[in-house]
Amino acid sequence: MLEVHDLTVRFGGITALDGVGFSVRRGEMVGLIGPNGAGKTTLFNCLTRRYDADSGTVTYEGRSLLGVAPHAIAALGIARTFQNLGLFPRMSVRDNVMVGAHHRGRAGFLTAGLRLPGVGGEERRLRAEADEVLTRLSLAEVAEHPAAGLPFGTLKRVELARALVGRPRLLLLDEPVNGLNSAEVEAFAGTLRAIRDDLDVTVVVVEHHMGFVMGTCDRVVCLDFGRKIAEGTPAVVQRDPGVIEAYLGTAV
Ligand SMILES: Nc1ncnc2c1ncn2[C@@H]1O[C@H](COP(=O)(O)OP(=O)(O)OP(=O)(O)O)[C@@H](O)[C@H]1O
Repeated sequence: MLEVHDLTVRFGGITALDGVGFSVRRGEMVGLIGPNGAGKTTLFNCLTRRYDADSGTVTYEGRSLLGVAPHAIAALGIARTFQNLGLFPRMSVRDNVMVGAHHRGRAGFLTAGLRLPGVGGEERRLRAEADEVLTRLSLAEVAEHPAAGLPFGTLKRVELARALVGRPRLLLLDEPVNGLNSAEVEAFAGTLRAIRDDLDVTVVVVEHHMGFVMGTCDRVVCLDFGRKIAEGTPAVVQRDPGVIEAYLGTAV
């Protein structure tokens, strides 16, 4: 589904990604780990076309991704969540989630704003889809609530709901369990596995929580200073001497 080959991204004198390559098969859940500054978020920003690559290729479902315009990424079935939540605080949970489906609506900004014919039906359809996702993520009760003021764990699920309502085939999650307590982490892991199986979504997840990564992912890729230093099953990666030295400190 996704093939990253020899990807390099530089910011002035910093090489954030240095010839990184790996591939992701359809239906897999792949963890991306590494110390702070290793290049994980930069990689996501390349995949979603926020950043341009200096060299290398990214192939998604057989097509080159690096020439695609950033606004066209969602329509290709790629969705992401953000490390520091990208929600609108005063909007309701449902409206925040509906934002994630905007690329699937036919009504443009002006048509929707002027409430021209056809907009009502489309909005009802997207709303029904948003409600389905909210129910799946146990968020139905807070659908009308503004995002502001909700517990952090709830907001993390809203962020996931917003990514899912676009019906992605590839889901990029940036530190989805950061800041959650251990019960919430476990619940999130279960939800994610169910989503992957039921909705046929391929997942790449950046996360520092090793219990979550090792218990949830099929395969793990470890970056350090922009380079891939290890790749394999969780069992192999967590025993890798380079990974232990660069990141884990001691074997987990
Ligand atoms: N827009 C940018 N401008 C300049 N440097 C950047 C930019 N984005 C990232 N970098 C640099 O690139 C390197 C990789 O950063 P990145 O955020 O990708 O790391 P990360 O692995 O996601 O770290 P963390 O785990 O802390 O989120 C860092 O040295 C960072 O300072």
